[in-house]
Amino acid sequence: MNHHVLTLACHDQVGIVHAVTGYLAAHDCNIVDSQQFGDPDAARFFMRVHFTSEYLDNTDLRIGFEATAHRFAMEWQIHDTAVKPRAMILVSKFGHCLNDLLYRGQIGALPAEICAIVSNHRDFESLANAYDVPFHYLPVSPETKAEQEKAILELVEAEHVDFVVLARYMQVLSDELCRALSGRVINIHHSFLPSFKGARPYLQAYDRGVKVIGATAHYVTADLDEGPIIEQEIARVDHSYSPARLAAVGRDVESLALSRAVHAHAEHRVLLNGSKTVVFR
Ligand SMILES: Nc1nc2c(c(=O)[nH]1)N[C@@H](CN(C=O)c1ccc(C(=O)N[C@@H](CCC(=O)O)C(=O)O)cc1)CN2
Repeated sequence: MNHHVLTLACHDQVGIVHAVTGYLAAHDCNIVDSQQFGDPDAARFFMRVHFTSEYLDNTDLRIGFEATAHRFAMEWQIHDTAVKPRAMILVSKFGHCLNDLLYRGQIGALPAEICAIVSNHRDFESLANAYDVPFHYLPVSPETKAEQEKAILELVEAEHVDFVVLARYMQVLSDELCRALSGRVINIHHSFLPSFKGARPYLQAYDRGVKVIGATAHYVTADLDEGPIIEQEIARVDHSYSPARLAAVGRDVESLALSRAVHAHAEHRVLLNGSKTVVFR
């Protein structure tokens, strides 16, 4: 019995669910879980269906679904859940999110395969080796940025990477790279966006005297820290927290927000809705 996940988005109208479930029933597919959402402001409809198919493989299902998708002008995909998406992780000098994802991957708690680690520093080469994940040292400076980003894209192609995770990668990706990987790059920003954008958010939080700090996992766009939010996490703090202690609490919050976002993305639970997301839990 093969398990598949259908995701779709289209203009909201009568009959979408009926058409989708009718197609699945007509092809002897059994629905395991189905979630949908109609956005009244965008007049857009979003759906995720987890189903089993005894007779048809993923290719047959996709070919068969074409006509229904065309009728509603859907953006859609049917994923075979036996195929784990391949993730490439980029990191700079802070390794807590990388370490968390590697451990979750090792114990089978991450529905993705970490196929490569890229860094502009060598700090986590030994950690990558310990987890037997290929490590790629790609230093960067303002002068070599275009060349370095070309090497990143070539690695994405060569390793058949499905999505990229910026696990505290402290370089701003160019517009070109963002366009080339649109909807496929997840970043962890170490603040509760939209508060404290840019670099040094914990110092900003300390100076502001906040009582709650947070972290935000979002898709990367050319506009720094403005991408569609996937997941956020928070922790309570108080006046006694130094900037260093805020950063220490922040490491746990960042790791949790990022791992949840990666998990949801890898299970095809996150659909883009303009500058926002729909996340089916
Ligand atoms: N195109 C985008 N690229 C990146 C984003 C993004 O939202 N869009 N997020 C960052 C991560 N980040 C905050 O979450 C961040 C990283 C780096 C900087 C920054 O100012 N970097 C300096 C260099 C710093 C250094 O060399 O240590 C710079 O690039 O000039 C701000 C925010 C990841 N990329």
